[in-house]
Amino acid sequence: MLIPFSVKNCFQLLCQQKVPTAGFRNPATSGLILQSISNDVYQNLALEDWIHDHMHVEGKPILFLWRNSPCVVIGRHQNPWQECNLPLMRQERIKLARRRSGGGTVYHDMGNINLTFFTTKTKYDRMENLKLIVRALKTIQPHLDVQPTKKFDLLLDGQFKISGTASKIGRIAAYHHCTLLCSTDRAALSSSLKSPYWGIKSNATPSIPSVVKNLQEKDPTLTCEVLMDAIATEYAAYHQIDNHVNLINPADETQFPRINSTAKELQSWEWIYGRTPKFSVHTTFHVPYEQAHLEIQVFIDVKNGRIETCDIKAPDHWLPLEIGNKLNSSFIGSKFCPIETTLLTNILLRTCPDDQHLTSKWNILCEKIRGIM
Ligand SMILES: Nc1ncnc2c1ncn2[C@@H]1O[C@H](COP(=O)(O)OC(=O)CCCC[C@@H]2CCSS2)[C@@H](O)[C@H]1O
Repeated sequence: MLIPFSVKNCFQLLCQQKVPTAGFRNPATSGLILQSISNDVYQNLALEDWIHDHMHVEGKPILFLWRNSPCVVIGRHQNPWQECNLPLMRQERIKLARRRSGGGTVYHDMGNINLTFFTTKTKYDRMENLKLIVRALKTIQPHLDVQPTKKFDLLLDGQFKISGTASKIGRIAAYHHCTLLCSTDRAALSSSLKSPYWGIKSNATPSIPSVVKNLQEKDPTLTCEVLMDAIATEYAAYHQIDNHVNLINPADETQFPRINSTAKELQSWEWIYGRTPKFSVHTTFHVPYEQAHLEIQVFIDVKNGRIETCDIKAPDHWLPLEIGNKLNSSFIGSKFCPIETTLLTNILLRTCPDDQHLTSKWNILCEKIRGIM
C-alpha cells in the first residue's frame, strides 16, 4: 500500500512547509532536507527504499544526508567475492551491504558523506546534482578544483576521485545517490576493496578502481559537518526553501511504517550474498605431502550464493576417492560460506573412518576450501 507523504503518518510535519507568500510555486515542488541520525547502513538503505516507494507523482524533491559506520557497499549486480576482502572485513567487523542501485563497490565510514537526491523520474538529473555539490564546495573553499566527469564521479585536482555515483530509476520516482570523501580511512578503503580470491569467473558488474583522496587532506577545515552544512544550504537556495535540516530516525516505524522489515531484508544473507550473479571458481591448492607438495584442483559453480556443482580433484592416494565424492556431493545446495562449510564438514567427518592421518588431511583441505569463501 502506498502511503502518500502528506497524510497522517511520517512526514506530516516535514511536508507542511510554507510556500513564500508572493510565490507561484506549488508546495509539492519545493523541497525537503533530511539527515539520518543512524549510522547503520542497512537502516539508511532501507530509508532510501522507503522514500523511493512512497514518493508520488507530485513528490517534492528530497535531499537525504547520511553517514555509516565502516562498511562496504556493493552494487546490485556485483559479486562480493570478486570485489572485496571478505576475510579481512569479517575480522575487522566491516559490514557488507548490497544496494538496490547498480554500479561499483565503495567503502564507507564516518568520514564519508552519502547524499541521496530524490526526484520524480522526469526531474532526475545527476549532472545538476553534482554541480550543486561543486557550488557548495566552492562557497567554502573558492580555490578548490573539483570537476564532474562523464561517468558522474567528482575529481579533485583533475585526478583524485572524491565522489562516486549510482542511481535507481523507478516508474514514478528516481534517486541519484553519491558519496563524498571527507576524512575516510584510506588504508581501510583500499584493503577492504582488494579481493584475495582468484579464479572466479562471472558476468557480474566489475567496479572501476580509481585513486581516491579525502577533501580534508586538501583543506583541513573541510570537516563532514562543514560540508553537509554547505550542501544543505546550497540545496535550499537552489530549491528556494528553508535550509532547515530535518533529523530523522530510519528505525522509527511510526514515521516510516514497516521500514524495519526492509532493513532486515537488506541485512539478510539471501540479499547480500544470495543475489550474486551466477559464478564459477576454478582454483588450485597445494597441500603438504611427504616433504613436498601435492596439487588439488577445485571447480565450483555457485548460483544464488549456493554451491550448484562441486568437483574437488585430489589424488587418490592422498584422499580416498569415496571420501572425496562424499565431500563433493555434500556441498551441493549449501551456502558458499565458511561458517556453513565448517558445520557441514564437521558433520561429515564424523561419518568417516576414525583415522588420525585422514582427519588431519581433511582439516587441511577444509581450511583451504573455507579460504576461498
Ligand atoms: N566512498 C568512496 N567514494 C568515492 N570513491 C570510492 C569510495 N570508496 C571507494 N572508492 C573508489 O571507487 C571505486 C569504485 O568506483 P565505481 O565507479 O566502480 O563505483 C562507484 O563509484 C559506485 C558509487 C556508489 C555510490 C553509492 C552512494 C550511496 S550507497 S553507495 C573503488 O574501487 C575505489 O577506487
